[in-house]
Amino acid sequence: MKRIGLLGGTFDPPHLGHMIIAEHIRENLELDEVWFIPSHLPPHKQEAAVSAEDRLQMVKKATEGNPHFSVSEIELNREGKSYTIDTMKSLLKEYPSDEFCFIIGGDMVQYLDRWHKIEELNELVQFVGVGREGIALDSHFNVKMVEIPRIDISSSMIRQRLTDKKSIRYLIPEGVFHFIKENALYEFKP
Ligand SMILES: Nc1ncnc2c1ncn2[C@@H]1O[C@H](COP(=O)(O)OP(=O)(O)OP(=O)(O)O)[C@@H](O)[C@H]1O
Ligand SMILES: O=C(O)c1ccc[n+]([C@@H]2O[C@H](COP(=O)([O-])O)[C@@H](O)[C@H]2O)c1
Repeated sequence: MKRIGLLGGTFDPPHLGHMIIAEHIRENLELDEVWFIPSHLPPHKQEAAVSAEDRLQMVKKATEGNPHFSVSEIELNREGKSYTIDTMKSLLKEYPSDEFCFIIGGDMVQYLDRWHKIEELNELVQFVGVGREGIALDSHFNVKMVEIPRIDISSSMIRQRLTDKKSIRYLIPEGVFHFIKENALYEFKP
């Protein structure tokens, strides 16, 4: 049996906040692995600014080099909105002897009551909530709160900085920085 943390996200783009929560939750909860799950269509957000294929490549760049991290394409291979309930049902069926938890930022903890079939999902998986600056962590769902170093970076902040022609260096993993630059994503101009 393996203990696996799932970090679902739009990853538009992946940033150091994602990497730090994955690494520290893994350590704190003694998980064997963390699987990053890029969503195909985010359930509650506008469509991502770049393609699912580019987001997948960026998540691969971000996670390479950490033997505990991997990338699951389960949501990219499914049509329609990427509801977590569908993902959890498939994973539990495919890996019946493993134990999963689903990692979410504080902003998501607040929003859980609006998730698709949340009552059912709440019975299927343990949520792990991570503090995020300026967000209160309280929920009546099955959320285990974990305090790890907080980092006030978001994908929208990175996109805004790109729009404003400000530096994004060191806010995102080096490999992701080069991928954005080489492919001129988000209209990146050095
Ligand atoms: N800095 C952070 N601290 C804690 N949790 C975070 C942080 N950044 C992202 N997360 C969490 O990681 C998961 C995936 O996040 P996502 O890919 O949507 O990035 P985001 O930075 O929240 O994006 P955006 O700014 O576009 O909304 C979500 O559960 C989110 O709450
Ligand atoms: O299933 C839902 O209704 C649902 C609603 C909001 C978010 N989620 C999941 O939560 C994760 C983080 O979402 P996001 O939009 O911040 O990238 C991602 O895996 C989403 O699929 C899931």
